[in-house]
Amino acid sequence: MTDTLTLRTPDDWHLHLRDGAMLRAVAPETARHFARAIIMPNLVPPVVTAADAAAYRDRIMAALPEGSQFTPLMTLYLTEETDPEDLARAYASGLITAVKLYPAGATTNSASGVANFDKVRPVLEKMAEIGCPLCVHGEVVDSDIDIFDREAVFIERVLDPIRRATPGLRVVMEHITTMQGVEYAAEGGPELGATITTHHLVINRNHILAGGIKPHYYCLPVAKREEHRLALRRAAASGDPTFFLGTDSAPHTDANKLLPCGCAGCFTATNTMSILAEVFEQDGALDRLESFTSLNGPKFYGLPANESTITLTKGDPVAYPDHIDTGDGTVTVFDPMMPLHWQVAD
Ligand SMILES: NC(=O)N[C@@H](CC(=O)O)C(=O)O
Ligand SMILES: [Zn+2]
Ligand SMILES: [Zn+2]
Repeated sequence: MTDTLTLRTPDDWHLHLRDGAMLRAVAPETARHFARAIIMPNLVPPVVTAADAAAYRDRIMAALPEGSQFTPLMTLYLTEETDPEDLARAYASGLITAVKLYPAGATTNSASGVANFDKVRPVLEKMAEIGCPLCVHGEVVDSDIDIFDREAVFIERVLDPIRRATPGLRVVMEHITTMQGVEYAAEGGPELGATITTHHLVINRNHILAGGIKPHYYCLPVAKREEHRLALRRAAASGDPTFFLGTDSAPHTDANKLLPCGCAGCFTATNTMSILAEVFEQDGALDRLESFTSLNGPKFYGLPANESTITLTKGDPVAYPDHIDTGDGTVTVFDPMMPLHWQVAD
């Protein structure tokens, strides 16, 4: 007996496509199963202006396979110099869907991010006025705060004060990794959403550090204790519209991952839907997979859910590549350390 599961085509509300040869290699991996994705702007140099976003969107469209229906939803990288009027025009024209806040130094290519939050006050006020969502990498960067506490401390010291000072600002807590993140998001009302990645549903910090260091499981925010992973699993499977999929699929070449100071990021675009179906089935929540991957995100962003569908079928363990080749070098595909039985039918 084959089990089948038909869902509205999923969207990815947090995705890194990079640029150049890497973009050309990874864009088809997402476009195969996803209709839309929020495209992260942390290129070098970052996507700061409307003109940058328009040019990047063109490069993404050119990298898609012939006939692809995939739509990139563009974002701007918030800096202390961001011009509120440029942003407002880009949002009104439909060129951008959101703006991304990186605390300076928090993660990959975040050097141009925000150090002094007072400097972006006028931009945040403009965003609240026009309804443009702010996607937030929620970690403090203080060297005296333990890396495993940086998300919880950010919520208290930065996120909550920003939200209180900016009524009406719509915020997405990106890639939450803690029970504090789950709780804060769940209580935040309709103006607050949260993305959860595929890999944070699978790994805890032991997978990175026990029995030898595993660079391919290192990402930011870093995976936390098991109790936090379980809180994320419950949130993802709850059907609560606050929570939706943002894979944070973040390709780095193996050469850049396997270094004394290796890059942060897990590449999950290739096998995300198989992993999620396995995880939701384990949690007895297959009937809520569609909410997480295909309904809650569009609802938060005020976009229609996709009309098209995908069908997953269950059978013998699925074969998927352990890496993809790019013009820049190989990229390892996230290994969920368990057989996957669901695959997206062609
Ligand atoms: N998640 C990661 O570990 N890395 C992301 C950056 C980010 O999303 O913070 C990247 O761009 O590589
Ligand atoms: Zn991030
Ligand atoms: Zn990311």
